[in-house]
Amino acid sequence: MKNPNDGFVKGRLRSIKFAFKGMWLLLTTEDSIKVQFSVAVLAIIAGFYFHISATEWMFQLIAIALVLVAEAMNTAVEKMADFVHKDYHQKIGFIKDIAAGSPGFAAIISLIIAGIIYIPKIIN
Ligand SMILES: Nc1ncnc2c1ncn2[C@@H]1O[C@H](COP(=O)(O)OP(=O)(O)OP(=O)(O)O)[C@@H](O)[C@H]1O
Repeated sequence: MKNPNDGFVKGRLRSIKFAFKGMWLLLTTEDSIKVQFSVAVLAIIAGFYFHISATEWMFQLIAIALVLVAEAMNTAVEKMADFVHKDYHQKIGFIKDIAAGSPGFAAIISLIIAGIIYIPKIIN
């Protein structure tokens, strides 16, 4: 929560601290993020192994960020939905399904990017 006594710099530093706390919480408590992060590490190892170009690195890193960001936002929506309404409700189901669509899109696009980068290298 924002502290009204914080100046601009102190306020920004607090926000950075919360951002790191959020990343740590995601990586240590959320199985879906742990899986996506492990896949990202494997992709980075593959990038070094296949000596991908600077452009390919940029696309790979953007794809990794896209998946992690979408998964994190989906997790936040799930937590919010569970907090607002713990019991079964059709609307909560709809909201969660919609939120789950975002990492779905990100994963499909990232798989296509991975295919474009690695399939020709594997074939050769
Ligand atoms: N309270 C609810 N009411 C109705 N449907 C729900 C409810 N909670 C979950 N669902 C349905 O179950 C699906 C999975 O929800 P859940 O919260 O378990 O997410 P998950 O993807 O399994 O979680 P995680 O990302 O942690 O693996 C939702 O997309 C929704 O269709």
